[in-house]
Amino acid sequence: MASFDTELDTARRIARQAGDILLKIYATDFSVQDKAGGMGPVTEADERANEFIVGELRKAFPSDGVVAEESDNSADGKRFERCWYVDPLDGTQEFVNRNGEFAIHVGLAVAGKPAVGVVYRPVGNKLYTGVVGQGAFLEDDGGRRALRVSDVAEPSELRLVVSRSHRSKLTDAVAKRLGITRERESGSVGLKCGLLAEATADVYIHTSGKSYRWDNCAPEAVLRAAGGILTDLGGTPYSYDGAELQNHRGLLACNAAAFSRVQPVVAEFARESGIVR
Ligand SMILES: Nc1ncnc2c1ncn2[C@@H]1O[C@H](COP(=O)(O)O)[C@@H](OP(=O)(O)O)[C@H]1O
Ligand SMILES: [Mg+2]
Repeated sequence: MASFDTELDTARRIARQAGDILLKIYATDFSVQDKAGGMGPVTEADERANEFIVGELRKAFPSDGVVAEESDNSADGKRFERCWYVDPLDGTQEFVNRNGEFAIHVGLAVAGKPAVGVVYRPVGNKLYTGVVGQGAFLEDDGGRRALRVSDVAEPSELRLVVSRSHRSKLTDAVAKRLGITRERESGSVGLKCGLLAEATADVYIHTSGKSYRWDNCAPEAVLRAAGGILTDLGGTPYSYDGAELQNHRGLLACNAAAFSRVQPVVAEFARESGIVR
């Protein structure tokens, strides 16, 4: 099995340095623009961190592809066996709202599958890492510890985590059908998957078709490395081979113990709403 030590060390360093870039801008009176195509807000922080991360990855791994949210290089996933997926600021709305719930994602997919992931939350200094098949870790001010998803299997006992800024009625309906009563909100796909990896939440449902592979590549690597599962709402894993970047069929992240009971219920609602066929 490939070790990926160099990839992980490099991604970790780059994510921390990008975190410093974000925090410097976070402390200023930054301005916010609307991205074309209804793709949400964008700030100078997204753009500066994007430029830094892409530049560093290209220097360190010149023969890999790099797909990043604020770059125009969407074909790389198709052209390269190894491709990095970068979200320089996941949770831009939370950055704008100044609640700290935003993260940097640096993920590496090999042959279309997530292999290495770093999700860094600069506010609070929490760094999640994962190498699929080789374990996930959390590094914070308390040190470094191994992560493992929860083993809660009973749907009504699951702790759900949902988007703070992009809630949906469909998620509420699925949660009701499953009998879920415990729920929390968090910004950022990566931070929500981090909460699952830490075993402080058990399931995450994202019903919009408006997220992209840079939202889920690094988070999926961390989650899978911690023993969890991430698929579309129909239960099929996304591939990171560049053929498609948009996650049209939503996202379901879950611990392994509850997945087989949760997924059919989620799929039924998703089919009724036309999100999956
Ligand atoms: N309903 C929706 N409409 C548009 N974008 C959405 C969305 N739900 C989630 N997203 C995207 O998914 C990411 C995480 O959202 P959230 O923090 O709400 O979980 C955000 O990425 P960015 O912040 O990188 O643009 C956001 O753009
Ligand atoms: Mg994002």
